[in-house]
Amino acid sequence: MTRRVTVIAAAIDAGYLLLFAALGSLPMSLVNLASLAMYGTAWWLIGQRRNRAALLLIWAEVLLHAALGSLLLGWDSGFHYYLLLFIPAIVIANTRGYAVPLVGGLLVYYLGLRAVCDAVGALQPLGAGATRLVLWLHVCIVFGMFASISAFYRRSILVAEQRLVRQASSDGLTGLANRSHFQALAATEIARARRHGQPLALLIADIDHFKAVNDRHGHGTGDRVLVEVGQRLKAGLREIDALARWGGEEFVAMLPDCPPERTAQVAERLRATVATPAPGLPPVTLSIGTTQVDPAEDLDAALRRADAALYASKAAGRDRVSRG
Ligand SMILES: Nc1nc2c(ncn2[C@@H]2O[C@H](COP(=O)(O)OP(=O)(O)OP(=O)(O)O)[C@@H](O)[C@H]2O)c(=O)[nH]1
Repeated sequence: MTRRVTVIAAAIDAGYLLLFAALGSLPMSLVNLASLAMYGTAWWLIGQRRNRAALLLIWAEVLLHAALGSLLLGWDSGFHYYLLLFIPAIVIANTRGYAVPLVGGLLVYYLGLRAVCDAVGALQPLGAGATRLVLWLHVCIVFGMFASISAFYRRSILVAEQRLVRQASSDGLTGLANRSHFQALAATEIARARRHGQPLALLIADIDHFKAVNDRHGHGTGDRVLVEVGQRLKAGLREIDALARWGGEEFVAMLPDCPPERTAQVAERLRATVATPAPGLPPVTLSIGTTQVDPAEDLDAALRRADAALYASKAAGRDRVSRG
């Protein structure tokens, strides 16, 4: 982002350099030449990962350019408008509590510049028409810059918002839905199944002897196994199925429009896919409990039945599917 700012600012300054050369203002041409050099240096500094130094240089450029432009061509040339661009940058981006003193300092600088301009007048004035042209150009550019700054911050807020929503509804390790998000999805599916009279299946899967995986191969490998199992379960289900990490080494899935015989097939397929060893990971198996959700019951009641079926799979020797 900062690098793009240096390029855009340098392009604007190059345009002004040509304009002031055409208007015959040598001092302002030199000011723009110096600005180009500063933006070039800032661009180079960013390439060296010295972002802080680059940012300070950009600040210095804007402060100096606004001051020199106002002093040479007069306050009415509108160079001071660029100083206002600092306000959103300071207030929104400043995270260390320096916003108030920085905006205060900027205000003092702005009013001080105005006072000096009033006292000394334009040192190298252009004609009235040329000054108005410069003013209008400044106003147009500052409008454009405010619009892009606002768009940039709006985008940043949207991205942060989406990240928060994702974090609140998904499991940090596997990326699957978390328990509370699943509960919300399940409630919707149960209501839908009730309305349309469609069969709805619930499935609970638990990795067998997962404690032994952690103990033998370490927690990191255990985590990778959880991710792999999550991915395989997801790949084995349809888009419309809801899958979540229920907690620890346990996963749940809700399968809309899924009659009992199909539920058994899907569960068996999931069991088989997890039982196929993954390269570089210890082999694991899944015990699964399934049940059909009665439209008149809630998720907890169905979960209790699926859990009892899972327990039956564990008790019968694991790596199998039981129906509850
Ligand atoms: N690596 C890893 N381990 C986890 C995580 N969450 C839970 N566990 C482990 O999962 C293990 C679950 O162990 P148990 O409840 O005894 O179950 P199990 O060893 O799978 O035995 P059975 O379920 O009876 O087959 C515990 O050792 C937990 O520490 C996690 O996020 N990462």
